[in-house]
Amino acid sequence: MNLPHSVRLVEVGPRDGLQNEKQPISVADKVRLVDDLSTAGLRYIEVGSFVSPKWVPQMAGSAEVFSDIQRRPGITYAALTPNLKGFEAALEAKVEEVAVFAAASEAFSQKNINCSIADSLQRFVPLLEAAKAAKVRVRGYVSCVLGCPYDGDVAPQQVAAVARELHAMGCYEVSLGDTIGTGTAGKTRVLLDVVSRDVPRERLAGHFHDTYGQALANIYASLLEGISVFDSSVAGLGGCPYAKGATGNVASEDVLYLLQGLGIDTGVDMDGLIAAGQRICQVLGKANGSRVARARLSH
Ligand SMILES: CC(C)(COP(=O)([O-])OP(=O)([O-])OC[C@H]1O[C@@H](n2cnc3c(N)ncnc32)[C@H](O)[C@@H]1OP(=O)([O-])[O-])[C@@H](O)C(=O)NCCC(=O)NCCSC(=O)C[C@@](C)(O)CC(=O)[O-]
Repeated sequence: MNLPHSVRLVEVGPRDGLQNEKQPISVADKVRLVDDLSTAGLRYIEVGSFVSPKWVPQMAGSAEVFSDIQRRPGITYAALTPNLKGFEAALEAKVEEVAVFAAASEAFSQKNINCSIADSLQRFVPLLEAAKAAKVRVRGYVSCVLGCPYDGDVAPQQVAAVARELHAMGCYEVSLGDTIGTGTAGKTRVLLDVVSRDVPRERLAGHFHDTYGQALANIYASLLEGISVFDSSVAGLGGCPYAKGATGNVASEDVLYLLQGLGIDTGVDMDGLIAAGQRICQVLGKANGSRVARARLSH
């Protein structure tokens, strides 16, 4: 399998990263992060989510963030929406693209969105219809594709079934989330082999958390399997509120370094990305989770 010439990086730091922070983060700091990421050349930024503030308080100001960011042409600013209510709020905030999120394990679905997998998929149908009418593209997520914090092992066939449903109902792309980062390169290849029988590889994306330090290996395995879209989080921000102990997504800087080393184009500027990550880490008062950023900043 040839490696792709270019990869689309989906920057999820402002959403997947910041949703898990305990301390309050001001709208201004969130806006600054998104604007810094735009400046660094990211072409797809997940800015926030329109979910219940009781469930994820950190995302409560997403509408304000959307109204204050400097939107640049050619960049997609997206939001997570769990139901029609969230979608309508996103439309109101002039969000251009949304994502729905399901899980491959029943227990995680209950903990994360308070319903079964089947009910969640049913809930997405009217959302996708409304999105189609409003000409808003919808991305789909499947969580726990390589393991669940509650149910343990998850069969690739279970993942394929949920991914197939999301794709069939109109999600233009399905991002496969290793929510707890337990996946390995071997398991990733098996997963992609199975899921791609139902959803074409060019419609799949990889979303790897780095809890076990396997995310870059899993991305490389995915590249070999023909995947060319990867989600990542600047400075490795985040975790998952419903997956105890899960660390953040793989750091965007580390993914960029991997891709640059393979001669794969992303359009992203490393210095700008490192600056964006370091600034938000200073705001949060936490260490930078990117090894590449730490190494570069040390000299
Ligand atoms: C889905 C619900 C709403 C169900 O929550 P529920 O309690 O079952 O919902 P409900 O319909 O019974 O409503 C309860 C209350 O929430 C309100 N509500 C209802 N919907 C909304 C909305 N859209 N926005 C704002 N408020 C909303 C609704 O109006 C009501 O308010 P009240 O009458 O109590 O004042 C809830 O479980 C929820 O918001 N969950 C979000 C969980 C979440 O955001 N998780 C993190 C993102 S997923 C993730 O990180 C994984 C991913 C994508 O990164 C991939 C990976 O790594 O695996």
